[in-house]
Amino acid sequence: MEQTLKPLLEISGLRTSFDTFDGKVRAVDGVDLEVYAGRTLCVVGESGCGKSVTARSILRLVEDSGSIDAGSITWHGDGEPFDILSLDPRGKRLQRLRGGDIGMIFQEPAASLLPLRTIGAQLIETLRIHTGLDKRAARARAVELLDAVGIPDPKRRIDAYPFQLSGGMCQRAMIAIALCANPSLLIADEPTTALDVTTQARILDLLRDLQAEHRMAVMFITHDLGVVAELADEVAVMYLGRVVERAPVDELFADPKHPYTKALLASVPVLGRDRGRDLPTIPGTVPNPLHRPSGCSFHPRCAEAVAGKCDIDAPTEVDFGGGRTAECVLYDTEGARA
Ligand SMILES: Nc1ncnc2c1ncn2[C@@H]1O[C@H](COP(=O)(O)OP(=O)(O)OP(=O)(O)O)[C@@H](O)[C@H]1O
Repeated sequence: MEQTLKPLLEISGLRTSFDTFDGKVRAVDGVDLEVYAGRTLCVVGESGCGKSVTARSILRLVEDSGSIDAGSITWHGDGEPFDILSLDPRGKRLQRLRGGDIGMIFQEPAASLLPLRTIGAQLIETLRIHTGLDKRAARARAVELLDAVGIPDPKRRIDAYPFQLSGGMCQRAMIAIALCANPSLLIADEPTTALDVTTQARILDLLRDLQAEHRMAVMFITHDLGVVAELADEVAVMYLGRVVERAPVDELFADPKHPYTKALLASVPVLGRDRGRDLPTIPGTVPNPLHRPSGCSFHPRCAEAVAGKCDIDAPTEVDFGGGRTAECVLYDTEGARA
């Protein structure tokens, strides 16, 4: 990892919670992350670990029942760095950040495409807000963008409604909208999960090409370790609202430190090795954040848990150097197995 570089986005001690009938759900519980220009950070973990809430917190898009309780999210784009959390929620700067400096794509195009407006109308409106182009120029640019994301016959498709396009095409249209203001950072929350593998591979190729062209930073949220291996420069593994391991991608796969990362990697088939073999799965499920286990919250599912230690001691971050950290009580502060 380029440790000496200044990050583009720096999340520190982020806590986001939701008020529910059963109590306060601490969905994100002290997350630290950095994203660098031109690089891809993959955030990985099972369902419910807090990946999406972390992403939505960056753009202050948490639901009304949610609140960002602590931490800072520093944006180091052009100009003076500032804490996104200190921006006026209805102010111009936050508006410029959303869809301008930071583009976002979601798992479901329906989450960001309006069903009753054509793809072109949505693209042109976003272009006009963020780039100041007039209507004619924005339409010409919209056609170019649809072409760039691989939508065939863009001059005709620009007037299509989302329901007239396939899932993959809608996903591409959403990427075009997210990229139209040339964002410095693209946040992609499981953008290919709902697609077939061929379309998924095409979209990933497209993102890689666009990233190389624009030196854009990408924060890619997924539970698919195959996608991580293909796309990531750095990886953050999340469990129950916390980042439990961070590492450059090759090192994470070659030498995972946290037992949770080891278990995730063990559950992925390896071509040639695992034919006809039952793959291990991680026992149990991610606990409800309302009922957090004592000590290390992974200990009830951990193959390496030590009774009297992991169920009691809350882990703190161990720094292994070279951009590698893990939160596990089985290591001492020097990174050696305790
Ligand atoms: N609006 C909400 N109200 C109450 N709890 C919520 C809300 N949104 C998320 N949560 C809870 O916050 C936790 C983290 O959710 P989040 O969606 O970030 O997980 P995730 O890792 O992105 O999972 P997935 O891969 O399924 O999207 C979960 O326990 C979830 O139930």
